[in-house]
Amino acid sequence: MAWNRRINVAVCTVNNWVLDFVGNKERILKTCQEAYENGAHVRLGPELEICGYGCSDHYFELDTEWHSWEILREIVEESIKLKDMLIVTGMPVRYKLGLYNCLVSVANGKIINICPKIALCDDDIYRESRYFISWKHGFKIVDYELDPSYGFEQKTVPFGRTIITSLDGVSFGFEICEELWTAKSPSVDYALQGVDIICNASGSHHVLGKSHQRINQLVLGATRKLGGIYLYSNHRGCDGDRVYYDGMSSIVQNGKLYAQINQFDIEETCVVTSLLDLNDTTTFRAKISSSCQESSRSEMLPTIHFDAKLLDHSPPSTPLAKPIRTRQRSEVDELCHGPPAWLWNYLRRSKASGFFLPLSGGQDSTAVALMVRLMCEKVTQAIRDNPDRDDPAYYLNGKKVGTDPGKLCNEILYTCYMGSENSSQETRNASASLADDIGANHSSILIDVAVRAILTIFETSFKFIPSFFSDDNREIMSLQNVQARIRMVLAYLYAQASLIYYKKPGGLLVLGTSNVDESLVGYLTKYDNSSADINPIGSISKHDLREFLSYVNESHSFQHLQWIIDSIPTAELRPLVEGKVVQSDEEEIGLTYNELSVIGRLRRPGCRGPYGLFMRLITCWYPQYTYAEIGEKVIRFYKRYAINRHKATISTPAYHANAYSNDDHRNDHRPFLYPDFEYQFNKIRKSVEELTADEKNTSH
Ligand SMILES: Nc1ncnc2c1ncn2[C@@H]1O[C@H](COP(=O)(O)OP(=O)(O)OC[C@H]2O[C@@H]([n+]3cccc(C(=O)O)c3)[C@H](O)[C@@H]2O)[C@@H](O)[C@H]1O
Ligand SMILES: Nc1ncnc2c1ncn2[C@@H]1O[C@H](COP(=O)(O)OP(=O)(O)OP(=O)(O)O)[C@@H](O)[C@H]1O
Ligand SMILES: NC(=O)CC[C@H](N)C(=O)O
Repeated sequence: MAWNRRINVAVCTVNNWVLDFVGNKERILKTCQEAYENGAHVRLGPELEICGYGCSDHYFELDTEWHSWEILREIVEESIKLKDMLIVTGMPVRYKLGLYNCLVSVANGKIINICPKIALCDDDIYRESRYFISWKHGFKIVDYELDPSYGFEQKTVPFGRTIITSLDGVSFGFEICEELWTAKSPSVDYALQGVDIICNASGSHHVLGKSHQRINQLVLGATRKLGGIYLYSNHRGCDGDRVYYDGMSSIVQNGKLYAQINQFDIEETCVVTSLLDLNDTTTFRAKISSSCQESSRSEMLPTIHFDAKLLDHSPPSTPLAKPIRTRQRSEVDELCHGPPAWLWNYLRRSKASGFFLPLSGGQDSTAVALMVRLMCEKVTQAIRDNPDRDDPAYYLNGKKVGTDPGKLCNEILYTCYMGSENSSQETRNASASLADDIGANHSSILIDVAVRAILTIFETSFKFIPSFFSDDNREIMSLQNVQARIRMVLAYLYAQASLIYYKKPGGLLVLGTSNVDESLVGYLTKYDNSSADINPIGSISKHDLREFLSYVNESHSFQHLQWIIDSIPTAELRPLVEGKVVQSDEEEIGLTYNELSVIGRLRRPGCRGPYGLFMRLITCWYPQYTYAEIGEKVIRFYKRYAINRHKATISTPAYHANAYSNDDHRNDHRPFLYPDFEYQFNKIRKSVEELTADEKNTSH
């Protein structure tokens, strides 16, 4: 072994966007160039970066393949200028009948290898096997004939799983995202064969707390046991969907972290490099004699040699990279960064001029307003931190953003208190005060005239006006729902036309404010303010939102926030009694929000139906509640859920932050017309009787 086996490696994060072929190419080439200028000889990008990860059913269109090949050809051409740099990129490739999710390695104007994914991801919001075939031939390679019409100089490329080795003896193996998460990761086979560097290209979205597993257990864990350099590259941004890819591309060797890209930064591209010594891997591995024995037994893998010299030849005294600590945020801190980063991404790419938010002074709309404020802080902070950098993420509709978060908030956030005769002075004040604190552009209106006008139209047909004092609950409900729906009509009017008054171009995106818990039990009016353009809190429970509010309150001195945190959630849709609010969400639902949060998690991801939920809840809530009370709560929840599931089919697209999200469109696939669950409920009732009888017997 020569003393000099140092190599400079780079991973990057690109904010790529589905089907934005030109933008994606520019971001890929920009990171290649930056890596090269920083002395790197390997540049790894994220999964399917050429077409964007989340193309979904666009993978059925041949156009997606054609354009990916066209862009790949341009990358191959550019690679001639980046002499002796291995570029690893991702795109879909069709072989025989099926489409494969592939990594493509390129160096010095040649495609070295096309590596198809073995373990597809179908969990959570992923549906990879809907579009892709998994490679079932293990470590085998075949000749892939390139379509001559794309103009590559070579005629064929090795397609399949292999080791690739440079002229100066640096060997590489590949893992594609889920292959790191699956039971039998290919990196084990590669490591046992002594492969120097594993490249993992990933499309991994943010879910609260997931980054801990990803970086600490998996990426670091992969090399803690078997040694080697592990390069991990992930997307950043919304990619055109409800999910947010949270970057964190990392460079790891022998269980230690050497470089990591920040999880929620906003820039379009980011590159980090590290100079590492491959001999450290040899020593690390040699010290684990059981692995050396295992290596001798392990399967030989095919190897392809490619024409590039990758080792570093800077002076021997050049310092190597030093290990760093992982930057791990708490879940509540992630809430302060993920949804705000997603909002900025979405706003810029939608080309809208800002947001419109009906701000009630309640906890939900306050949480949304704060997320916009945190977004403004994030963007202006990035600009302050990087005065010499010019990044497309620092611009909104062609104009560079300033460095004052309050000013930015005032330019882009329009809040409105839409009071009625049922609104309290307290929420009106809280709404105005919060808007003032965060710098939003606030107005306050009354909606009673519109409510009366609509009821008068109804009266012309049916000769009566519904009353809150009727014995018929339909009258009471219709009076509540008409208020909520008028707010929605007004929100869209204000979003569309209010910037005309301010002599500003464009329109505003309407922000939705419903949380998972109220959505699960349908405690919202269908097509009211819950029907908005996007919703940053739609996959978050009230419990988690309250933690978020308290967390923000600790770091910001907002005058009314504590009052809002302490307030009792109310829809303020029923008449006040002696000027006071008498309606309470929790009383009307019959469950507290904390109880709903527990139940929501047990429903999903816990996968408990009514009886399973009851049997699990008694292990948590008994004896605080009796068996009968727990049974009642489960039945109440599932009754409301079954009646109202149809509302989830029209819920506003929401930032996907949790596995407990009830998003009917992409995440929580369930029917929306349910039977009455009588069979399940009777089982619960029977168990309650038996358990209560047992309880009495044992206490005698
Ligand atoms: N299986 C099914 N499939 C499809 N649609 C179905 C359906 N069952 C009923 N529907 C339809 O759903 C509609 C009834 O739903 P909807 O109009 O929402 O009315 P509804 O669910 O009856 O009432 C709204 C609930 O939300 C509460 N609320 C109201 C307003 C605001 C807030 C708040 O938190 O701010 C809360 C209110 O106290 C009440 O409990 C009707 O049009 C009905 O025909
Ligand atoms: N008086 C109001 N002015 C403006 N918007 C309102 C008003 N009342 C309700 N809304 C809108 O309807 C949404 C639903 O009301 P809801 O009562 O569920 O939420 P909230 O008031 O924000 O929070 P909480 O549920 O904690 O009271 C609000 O988030 C808000 O966007
Ligand atoms: N694209 C993928 O294969 C995703 C895999 C993995 N389960 C993740 O969430 O990161």
